[in-house]
Amino acid sequence: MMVLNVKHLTKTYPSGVTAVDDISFQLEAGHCLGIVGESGSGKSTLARLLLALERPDRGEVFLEGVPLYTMRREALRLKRQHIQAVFQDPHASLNPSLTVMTSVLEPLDNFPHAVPSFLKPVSHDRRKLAAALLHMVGLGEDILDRYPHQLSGGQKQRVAIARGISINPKIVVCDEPTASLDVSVQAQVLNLLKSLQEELGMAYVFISHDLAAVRFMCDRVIVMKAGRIVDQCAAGALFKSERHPYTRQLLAASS
Ligand SMILES: Nc1ncnc2c1ncn2[C@@H]1O[C@H](COP(=O)(O)OP(=O)(O)OP(=O)(O)O)[C@@H](O)[C@H]1O
Repeated sequence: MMVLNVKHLTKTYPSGVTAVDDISFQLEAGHCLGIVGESGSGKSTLARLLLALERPDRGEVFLEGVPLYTMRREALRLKRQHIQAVFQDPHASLNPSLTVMTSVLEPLDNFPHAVPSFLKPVSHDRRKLAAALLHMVGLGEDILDRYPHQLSGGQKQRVAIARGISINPKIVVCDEPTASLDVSVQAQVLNLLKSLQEELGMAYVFISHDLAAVRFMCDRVIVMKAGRIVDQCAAGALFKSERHPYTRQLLAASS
């Protein structure tokens, strides 16, 4: 089943830069689509469009067949629960004045009917619910009452991931999810994202500079340059010599 169908997405900023220029692709349930490209190629703008944090000038995103941008506000709010995000900087995406427990439970507080089956046994108890989510991302309940500044970068990103999966979304948009982490922690977070995907069957849009991470995580890859798709292939074919010259340039820059 197709969970995401992106058609002719185009976004020009008031500065005149067309950050996303006629982008179309599809994403199947449970699959991982990589988006790569140099800095400024439009990856983050595309992520924000998919999350309906920004509106395109042209084009549409169909989430399970339903057009995202033409939905009414309340319908959009309900549909939004199926697409969650994990951003590059977990410190910026976690509210510094909220405890881990409050942050992790935020989506469930907004969508109380979206408690996934794996959390049903503990859904009557907020503390147990938050602890179960932390457990899924390899964290102990000892951090439930801590604030973001009391956590390591890796722990913060795990908390952000726990929040992202808490309502069992169909799609998670991961925008450079390991870029702000120590190299030693990056592989652990990638392994976590991959095993959660296998366990929960979510589809990922995985945006990264790290082409080895993309090959590890993804089924297919789209290569963006100046807002356009210039190459696309199976993730395993990314490192093959017959790729588009721009893709080869990215490979050379990242090795
Ligand atoms: N809010 C904004 N207002 C105006 N221009 C913007 C805005 N956000 C991004 N841009 C411009 O749009 C283009 C694409 O930026 P975007 O951040 O989407 O690229 P990116 O591929 O994610 O880059 P990076 O890898 O550095 O995060 C760039 O030229 C950028 O300067």
